[in-house]
Amino acid sequence: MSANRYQQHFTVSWDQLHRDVRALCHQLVERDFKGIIAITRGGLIPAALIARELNVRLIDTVCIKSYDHMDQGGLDVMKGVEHDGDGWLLVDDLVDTGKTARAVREMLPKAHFVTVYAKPEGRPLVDQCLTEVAQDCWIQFPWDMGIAYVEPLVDQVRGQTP
Ligand SMILES: O=P(O)(O)OC[C@H]1O[C@H](OP(=O)(O)OP(=O)(O)O)[C@H](O)[C@@H]1O
Ligand code: HPA
Ligand SMILES: [Mg+2]
Repeated sequence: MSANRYQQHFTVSWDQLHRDVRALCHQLVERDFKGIIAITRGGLIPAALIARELNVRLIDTVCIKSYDHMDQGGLDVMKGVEHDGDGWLLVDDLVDTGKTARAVREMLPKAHFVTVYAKPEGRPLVDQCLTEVAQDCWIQFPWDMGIAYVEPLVDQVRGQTP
């Protein structure tokens, strides 16, 4: 599948991401987890922030790749985990089509699975998420962006005078 299916953008700043992850933690704070499993790479930063809020020190990874930027390819699982996830918190940044989530759920059927963001096709596969966005919306994460100079509006609209 290709980038054409995304008609909108939802840009998430570092600050927004931090606030969203902390809000998600409010839904998790009463539970005890043996540890956290981050789905790399997107799940790593939310997992680190959640670990800090819930005071969890034991962190493992499932290493899996599905997208090359906006283009979805086959699933490539580079590292799994040798248990069924019972008592563990499983974390990813988002669920989109649910392809990644479905594969990880099969590996870790007993884990409590959370994402910060979710699109409708993938939402049923996670136990909890914070924010739902439209299926045709590309979520632009802060680690994929940089701060750049923006030309003043008057110059953008009228062009530079010689
Ligand atoms: O629900 P899906 O359609 O499967 O898409 C969601 C997955 O895609 C992204 O990972 P990606 O494969 O791009 O790798 P990355 O986390 O290393 O960026 C994202 O971090 C999720 O893991
Ligand atoms: O909307 C998205 N944003 C970033 N990475 C992704 N991987 C699948 N969907 C997305
Ligand atoms: Mg990912």
